[in-house]
Amino acid sequence: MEAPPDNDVLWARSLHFTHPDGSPGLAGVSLGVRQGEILAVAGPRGSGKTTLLRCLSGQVPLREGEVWFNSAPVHTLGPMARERLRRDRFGWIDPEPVLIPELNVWENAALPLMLRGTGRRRAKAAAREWLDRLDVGDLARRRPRALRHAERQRVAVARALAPAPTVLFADEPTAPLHRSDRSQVLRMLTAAARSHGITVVLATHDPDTAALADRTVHLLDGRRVHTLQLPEVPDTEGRAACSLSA
Ligand SMILES: Nc1ncnc2c1ncn2[C@@H]1O[C@H](COP(=O)(O)OP(=O)(O)OP(=O)(O)O)[C@@H](O)[C@H]1O
Repeated sequence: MEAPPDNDVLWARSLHFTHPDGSPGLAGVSLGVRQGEILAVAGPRGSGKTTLLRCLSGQVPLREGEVWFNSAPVHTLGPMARERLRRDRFGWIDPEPVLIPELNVWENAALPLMLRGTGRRRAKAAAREWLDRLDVGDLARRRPRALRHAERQRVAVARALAPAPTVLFADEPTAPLHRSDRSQVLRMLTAAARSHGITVVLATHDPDTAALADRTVHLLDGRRVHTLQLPEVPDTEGRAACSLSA
């Protein structure tokens, strides 16, 4: 088994994944993510972005391929060890806010910290700090059902950032937000990641979102594809080229 490069916090080789019903998920994806990097995983709907994030974060067992975290193999870990790794080192943001209805907002945001063993008082302070940064601090005592959809997603982002995970997996994290909120939350997320040295793997089909990342890998039909950056051409030349090919 060949070990990954030292400066990659996450490294995957030849990931293949088939869903339980036989649907193809990934067909041989390899990539490395450097410490502190914000990596966008871009591609159209159904291209395998969520599946890739789930494989990289140890949510699903791999049948073929390797995933390494900080030079230690993840693909050979059993379910309990993968769960511990996810709890202690990884954060996750879903496209839809999934909060615990019985807990209030700050308890939801503090939960991952408390599951790691942080005391209630410190966890609450950290949660409230992130809720404030995401402009939902004044809702801290409300139950999720009393919040708007976009507010619940801000709470989910605060919850993911509060424990300062080593790697944050964000699957279309701003999908439920209004367009005007989207860039503010994304900038907040990327700035927080940079200032805390959090590595981010960000699935998106939105080029504006991908533009905030340090690097983008593109998926199509469960495979990595390379996109060509065409050189900028003056508008008139572009139009001429278009009309020539028409
Ligand atoms: N639980 C599942 N069972 C069966 N097939 C699935 C399952 N989840 C995803 N798929 C299929 O796997 C392929 C990749 O899906 P995936 O959700 O990873 O893509 P995606 O790029 O994240 O798409 P989206 O942008 O819509 O979330 C698709 O063909 C999808 O229909």
